[in-house]
Amino acid sequence: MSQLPGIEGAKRLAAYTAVDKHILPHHKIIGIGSGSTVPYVVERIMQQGTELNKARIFIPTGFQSKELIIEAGLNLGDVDQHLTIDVTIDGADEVDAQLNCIKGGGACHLREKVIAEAAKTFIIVADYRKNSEYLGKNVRSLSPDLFPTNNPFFPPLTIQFVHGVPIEVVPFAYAKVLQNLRSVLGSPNASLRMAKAKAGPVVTDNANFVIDAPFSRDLIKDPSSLLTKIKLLTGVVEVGLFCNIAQAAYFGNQDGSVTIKRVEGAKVIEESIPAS
Ligand SMILES: O=C(CO)[C@H](O)[C@H](O)COP(=O)(O)O
Repeated sequence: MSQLPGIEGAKRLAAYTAVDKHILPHHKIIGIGSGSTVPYVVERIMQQGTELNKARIFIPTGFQSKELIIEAGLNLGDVDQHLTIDVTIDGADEVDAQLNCIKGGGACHLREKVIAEAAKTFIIVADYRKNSEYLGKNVRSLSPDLFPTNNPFFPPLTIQFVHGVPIEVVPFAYAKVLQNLRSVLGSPNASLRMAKAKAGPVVTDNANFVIDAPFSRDLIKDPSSLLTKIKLLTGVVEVGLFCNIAQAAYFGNQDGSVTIKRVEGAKVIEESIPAS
């Protein structure tokens, strides 16, 4: 395999390793997730050859993965035709030591969760930045170059922020859900996700809005219970907390090795494939 530098190399490594281990010749119905790591999943599946792939049906988690499947010339299906999926592979924004995940960075988490739950095996692929001890630990850094200042008393800062839990809400109820997240569930900085190249909010593939709600370590330390509390807010469609769904996560590392966290019995074990 030719070298692909940096983060892209790490994503591809995770995706290729996961496909090689989990997309087997007898798998016929395959779920394809969303995000920037998933194209490498499709790339590796294509490398398994036309003969195997013509007998398969691929189920997308949103517009992006639908386009990926069509462009690759693979057979497109949907979960209402295929209630059971052999394997789904998807990306994640953060994965903890128990394989709980934050997803929804691409606002696709409703469909992603349906396709993940429909799968007999659900596998996460990500670069090393997503591998976390607990959810909400990973902060994203905004480079000082983005905030230049000429004032010598206030040198440019690296601004760090926690992205939070993505929550898909029906547009009609967004303000009420925001109020409840801030004042009842303890996320004072919960905010409506705004679009980058459009005035107004991000609109999901299901015509809903997305709220990003950061929670303190204390509030997110039991992600399943937080998930239940958020889901009970009227107007919430789905929460980007995926608890007890993934069987394994593959993280590509900078040094070319792959870290694997996988469920074995009642435990999650961690192992590593060294760089080749
Ligand atoms: O949940 C998702 C989209 O809703 C993505 O899978 C998640 O944001 C990871 O994306 P990437 O592979 O680009 O890091």
